[in-house]
Amino acid sequence: MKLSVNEISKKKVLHEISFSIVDGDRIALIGPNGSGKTTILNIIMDLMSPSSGYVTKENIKMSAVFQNNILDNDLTVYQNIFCRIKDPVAISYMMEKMKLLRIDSHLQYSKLSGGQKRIVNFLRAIAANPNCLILDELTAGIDLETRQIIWRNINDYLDNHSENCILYTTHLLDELNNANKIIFISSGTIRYIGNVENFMKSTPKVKLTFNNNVKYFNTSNDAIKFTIDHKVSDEYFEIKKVNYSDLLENWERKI
Ligand SMILES: Nc1ncnc2c1ncn2[C@@H]1O[C@H](COP(=O)(O)OP(=O)(O)OP(=O)(O)O)[C@@H](O)[C@H]1O
Repeated sequence: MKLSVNEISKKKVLHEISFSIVDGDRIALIGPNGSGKTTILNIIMDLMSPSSGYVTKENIKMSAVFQNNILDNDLTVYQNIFCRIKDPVAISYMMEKMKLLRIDSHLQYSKLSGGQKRIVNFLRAIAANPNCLILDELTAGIDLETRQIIWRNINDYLDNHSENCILYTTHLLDELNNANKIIFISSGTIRYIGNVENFMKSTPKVKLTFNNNVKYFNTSNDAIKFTIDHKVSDEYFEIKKVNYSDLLENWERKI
């Protein structure tokens, strides 16, 4: 299975984006709001055409979960999911999953909570038995416990077959740990593509804010030393662990 994105551009949004996805890939596509992540996913899923460049697909069966809800509010969970599956073994597997996830399959989809809807959207995507899952901020606004349940299920899906792969967007730093590759885009251009270890290695861990200045360091000790060396220790300053926005801000500064 292989998907290749070849120098795709979209006027004012994307500039010659190229990358490929192969068996077993777990790719986190990250970047600030409006950087073009959803546009890339839309082009991959043929929901949008690029203004130039092209996407090639070999032996790939994709399913996507986008931020907007495409399921039918008037149908039950069962009806929404099982319109896609006919195989009785797959149906009982899905029923078992829903029981484990404490989702009442007879409930009308509109009556589910936001988190439950995300779980059902995800289950519906895997019900089609894809070998590549495209997930656009699947866990946005979801509580920690539900996120962990969703990720357990994504990992089950990946472990189920060595070919299975995911391409996902997220704004959560801890979700980068689920990736084996990171693609970082900003203003529609790829700024980093490579393994997670290298990305994290060149990512500072600590942010020092003082007098409207910001500096990043690898350790709190380095930050404290800086405040002493530069005599900012008497002034107001704050040292905290970097979060996802800090990480993006730091990468943007390097560019
Ligand atoms: N239907 C549309 N018509 C015109 N411009 C659009 C449309 N959808 C998105 N854009 C623009 O394309 C750019 C990229 O949007 P996109 O949704 O791909 O970003 P994103 O990285 O997914 O952002 P987020 O993290 O906020 O979801 C933005 O500047 C946005 O305003």
